This record gives sequence, structure tokens and C-alpha cells, in this order.
Amino acid sequence: MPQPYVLLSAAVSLDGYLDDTGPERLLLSGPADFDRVDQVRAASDAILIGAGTLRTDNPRLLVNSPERRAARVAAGLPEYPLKITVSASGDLDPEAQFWHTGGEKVVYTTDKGAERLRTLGLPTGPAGVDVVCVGPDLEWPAVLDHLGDARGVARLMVEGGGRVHTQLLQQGLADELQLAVAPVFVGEAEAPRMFGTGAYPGGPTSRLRLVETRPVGDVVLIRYVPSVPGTGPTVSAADRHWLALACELAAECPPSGTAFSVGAVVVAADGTELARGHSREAGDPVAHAEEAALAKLDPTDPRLASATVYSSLEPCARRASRPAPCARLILDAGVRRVVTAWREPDTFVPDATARNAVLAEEGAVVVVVPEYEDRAKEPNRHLVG
Ligand SMILES: Nc1c(N[C@@H]2O[C@H](COP(=O)(O)O)[C@@H](O)[C@H]2O)[nH]c(=O)[nH]c1=O
Repeated sequence: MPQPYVLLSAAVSLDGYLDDTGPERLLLSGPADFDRVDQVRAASDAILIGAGTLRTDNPRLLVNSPERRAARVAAGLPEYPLKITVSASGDLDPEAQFWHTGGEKVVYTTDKGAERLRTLGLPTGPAGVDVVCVGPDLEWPAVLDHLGDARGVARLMVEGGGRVHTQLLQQGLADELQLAVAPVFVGEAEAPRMFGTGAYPGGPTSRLRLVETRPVGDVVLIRYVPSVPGTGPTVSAADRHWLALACELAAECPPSGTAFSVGAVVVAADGTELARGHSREAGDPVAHAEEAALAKLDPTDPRLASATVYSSLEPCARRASRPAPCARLILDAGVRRVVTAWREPDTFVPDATARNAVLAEEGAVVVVVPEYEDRAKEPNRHLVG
């Protein structure tokens, strides 16, 4: 299984704090928003918090609604989502509610932390604690790989704290941000913030993509997704969003029995969408998606050299209907990074996959993200079965 979809969830005050400095946890969400959070938890395979949050909040992280728990069981899921914490030191309170409520738990730790955790006498058995050591250091990619591969977690909700949110966002590993902004002022400089200092993808001039705002009681839910493409062969969460958009655009193509339906998006290095296109766009019966998108841009646009082209199907390297195939148009535009979901099958061009080496041969990085292959194929089922 691929790494899970990572959703960062938190409530913040109007002055940007997660909590105050008092001993009790500050409730920023109102009743309606806590119910929304309960619903998001119920729709997740796992809920993760950092060790700091486990120590300061002593959370239980349950699905509180009996109806939602019953619906999970009826759907063949465990009653409660898996609970996860991460602790390099393993220095955790064995009496914390986290260990003694809900279903299964996992703690990710280091070699050293695992030794410490083994001495704590954490609960064992069906609702017990699995201690997973990821090596000498705690690295997020290793944790997320293990959650996908060994635990089958597809949807991970992260409920803090600020350090965990910051690391996941800065490392390009967060797929979505759900912020509940509460009409409260904390007013304490020492209070914890949702995001700390450090380098965020694309820097302060990059903007995330807004996908939803919604009032929930007196708080406002804001949902953002990251926008900054990964670099080289590394796939960022934003890459997956843009590729998903390319796959959605493919569904807008006029149907054809003799050509693929493909969607494409051109995105600048700071996460700005430059152009989008789809096959047979605007009444042109032979237009390809990448060609349609690139045609909307000024070929001298300096952003193209560091842009990424997302295409649901690998750009063509040979075509009869036009003098230049899309791979050539992309190279000529100066683009050197292509992210695609589906390698071109030999349906229309013999030996298509081998021919497509042209992009790589001329210095472009081609990243294939096979998790999206089914979505890319969906509007083409009649052609490829
Ligand atoms: N205070 C606060 C949140 N706090 C989060 O909820 C966790 C506790 O959950 P539970 O064990 O169910 O009480 C806590 O550790 C922290 O991650 N969440 C929100 O959506 N809104 C809020 O105002």
C-alpha cells in the first residue's frame, strides 16, 4: 500500500494559538465543531498525535458517537480507528488514557526509545500496543511507509501538536489542512502555535489551494491543500493533488473510440497553476491535453523552466495527427519535470513505452505515480478494458 493520505486537523484561536499555557486543555472548538471532528475521526483509518500532545493533553482520541462506531463495524472496520503516537525517547506515561481506551495502538520510536518502552509495561493483547522501531532516528517517511505497508492505513488524521504539524507540512507530506478558526483570543506569547518556524515548501510567496470554507457553529472550518510541486523524482503531497486534478480533467474530454481521454495541468514551482487542458478541447478533434494546456501559455514565460507538467497519461512521443508529439512540445517549452499516472500502453502506438524514453533522454525527470493509474484509465475503459 502507498503512504496514507495525511490530513492535519486542529482548532486555532483568532491570534493563531492551539492552546493557552494553563494546565487544562483549552477547548477552542464548540460543540458543533467537536461533532465534526468526531465525524472526521470516524472516517479515518488512524489518528496520530505527537508525544508532546500525549503528555500535555492526556487525550483518549475516541470516536464518541455510538452511531458512527456502529457504522464502522457494519462496514467491516474496527470500532475505533487505530491510535498512533510517535516518540523518539520512549519517555511516556504508561497510565495515560491513550493506552487504555479505544482499539489498537501503535507507537513509532527509535532503537533507544524501544528499549525504554519495553520497560513501561504497556497493555498487550488485541487492543494492546505495538511498538515499532524505525531505526536510530524517527523519520516521517519511514513511519508513513510502515503505516501504509504494514497497517494498511489509507487515511491518517493528525491531531497535533504543533511540532508534528510543522514537520509534516514542511516535508511536503501533508495532503490536507483542516483548520477550525475559533472566535477566541489567547494573548500569550508562550502559548503553542499550530505551525513553527522553518522552511515551508515554496517559501512565503507560495499560496496553498483553498478547497472549502464552512461555518460550523461559531467557528469557521478552512480546508487547504498544498500546491508546491515536489522536486526531481520525489513525489510531494501537492504532486498527488495536481495529478488527481489532471485525472478529473480527463473525464471532461468529448468521448472518442479512437483516441485516449487525457487531462493535463502545468504548475509553476511556487504552486501557481499556469494552464490546464484536456484532449479534444474546444472542438479540436485531435488536440492532446498537454498540447492544449501549453498552447495557453506564452512560450517565453520564465516560469516554464521550473514548472511541472501533470498528465493523466504519459505524454506521447510519436503522433500522426500533428508534426510534434507532446514530449517534444514539453521539452521545447523548457519544462523538465513531468508527473504522470499511467505509462502509455501500446493501444495506438506500437512499442509506445520504449519510445517515450525521449523525455528522460533529453534531461526531463518523469515521475510515474501508479496509485492514480486506475483514475487515469477510468474514462478510457472502452479502449483498454
Ligand atoms: N482542543 C481542541 C482539540 N484538541 C485535540 O483533541 C485531542 C483530545 O481529544 P479527546 O481525547 O477526544 O478529548 C487533543 O489531544 C488535541 O489533539 N481539537 C479540536 O479539534 N478542537 C479543540 O478545541
